[in-house]
Amino acid sequence: MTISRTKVYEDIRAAIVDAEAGFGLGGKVFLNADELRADRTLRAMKKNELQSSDRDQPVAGMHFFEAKSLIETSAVFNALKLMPKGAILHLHNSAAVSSRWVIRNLTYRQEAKLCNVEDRYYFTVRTLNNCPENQTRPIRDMRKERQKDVVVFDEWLESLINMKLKPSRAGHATIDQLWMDFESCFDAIRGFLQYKPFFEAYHRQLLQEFHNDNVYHIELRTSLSKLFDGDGKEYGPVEVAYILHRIVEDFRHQSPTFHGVKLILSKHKNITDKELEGALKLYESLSTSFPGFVVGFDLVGQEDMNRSLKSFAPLLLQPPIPSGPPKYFFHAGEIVGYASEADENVIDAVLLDTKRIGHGYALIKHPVLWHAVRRKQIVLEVCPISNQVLGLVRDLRNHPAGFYVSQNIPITITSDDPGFWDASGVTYDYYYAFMAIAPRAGIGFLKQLVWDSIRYSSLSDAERQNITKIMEKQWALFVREMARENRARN
Ligand SMILES: O=c1[nH]cnc2c1ncn2[C@@H]1O[C@H](CO)[C@@H](O)[C@H]1O
Repeated sequence: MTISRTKVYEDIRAAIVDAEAGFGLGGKVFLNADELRADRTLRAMKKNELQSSDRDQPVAGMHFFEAKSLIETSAVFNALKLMPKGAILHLHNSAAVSSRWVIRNLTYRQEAKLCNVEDRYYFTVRTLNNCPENQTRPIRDMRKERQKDVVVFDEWLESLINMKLKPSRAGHATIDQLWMDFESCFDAIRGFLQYKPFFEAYHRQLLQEFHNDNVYHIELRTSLSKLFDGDGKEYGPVEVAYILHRIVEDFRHQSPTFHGVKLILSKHKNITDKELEGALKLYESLSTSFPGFVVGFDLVGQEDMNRSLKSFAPLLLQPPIPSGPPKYFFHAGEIVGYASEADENVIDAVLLDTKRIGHGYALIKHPVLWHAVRRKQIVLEVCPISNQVLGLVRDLRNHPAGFYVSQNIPITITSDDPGFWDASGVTYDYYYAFMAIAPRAGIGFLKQLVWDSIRYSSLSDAERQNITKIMEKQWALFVREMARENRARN
């Protein structure tokens, strides 16, 4: 008997497709009967959306600014919104809340002012050296003068803290130009977030937006810069951590399924050695005052414009604090180049024993390292929309996380600074992960992501048990809902 060459070809081909699906992230996850049914629903929705023929490319291949309203009508997006998403492990507090909320709420409060220095504008509530009296006006007064076009005025205000509304979005901005706009958003909002009543309202909203998006635990990067209140009283970093702690506890009281927040103290990479020393000492005192709440340390900012991790290595290896180095959660490899010392930040992050890598976009260019990352189970905090808005990749189907998923390198999906690009929560990022980064994956991939987000968090054993109980219940509800839809469709 002769076996046809075509048959052999087809059998081997099918075996390869199967092996690839099994090898990638989530490929070996056990699925129960309900999950298998939910998997069929999700795959059918996915196929339908990836193949819809009335556009020349699927929404998943479009830039978020153009895709957002289309994503919102997607069945997959609405399913992912319902899905309990476990923990968010990479989020900067001052860019986490939707810009729309900031405009509609904070700028309508009577203390809200706008300061104009040369051609830059800053939100504030008080006049300062850099915002003198004659250049600072109550926003209420400005709005009154624009009574006829308040909508346009508010949109202009929003453009100060929203990348979508910046001129740089119009065309061919370079990464440096995008970062200049991005940093200008942080500069613009800073004055609001230094004022205690605004800071508190903002962080309550932060928890609300993520809780509404079915997120149960947040690890928040924050500088814990000092605050002041209406009487001019100042609050230092330890007091600010206490204020945050109280807000979180109040929120948990009111929303018992929400598990909580941990803080990663983050300083900008433009600091001096002396300032880093101070920051590490501050970390030590915070982690002593708030064990289990302030859990790690990071350095942030555009990598190729600022100091490299290597330049800080001596201090980071042997910090001047008795308890030894903090737990590090370094940003590294959020970069497209291959030329500067900063391109090697991923090497330094691993050598400095980072627990996770913020982004790790450039890890794909370090073949020795990604083996080490997988072996040491250092998770990559992947922020798809952030990488797109900040110019690393235009079409997220080309995001290197596709490679990490195929190689079973652990990743977690997270949203970085959603408030500054017209997003909220993390579901939009999950949409791109599911549709653009892992187009062949089903519910096994999602299940792996969700449970890995807990696994790679800084939760203690007791906290893990607690959140696992909550998550198992919510996951089962989600799966049942998806399985029911499957019956409805058949
Ligand atoms: O994705 C990011 N990569 C690196 N740095 C970031 C990112 N998002 C925000 N920041 C940094 O955080 C500071 C405010 O805390 C910002 O100034 C910005 O430099």
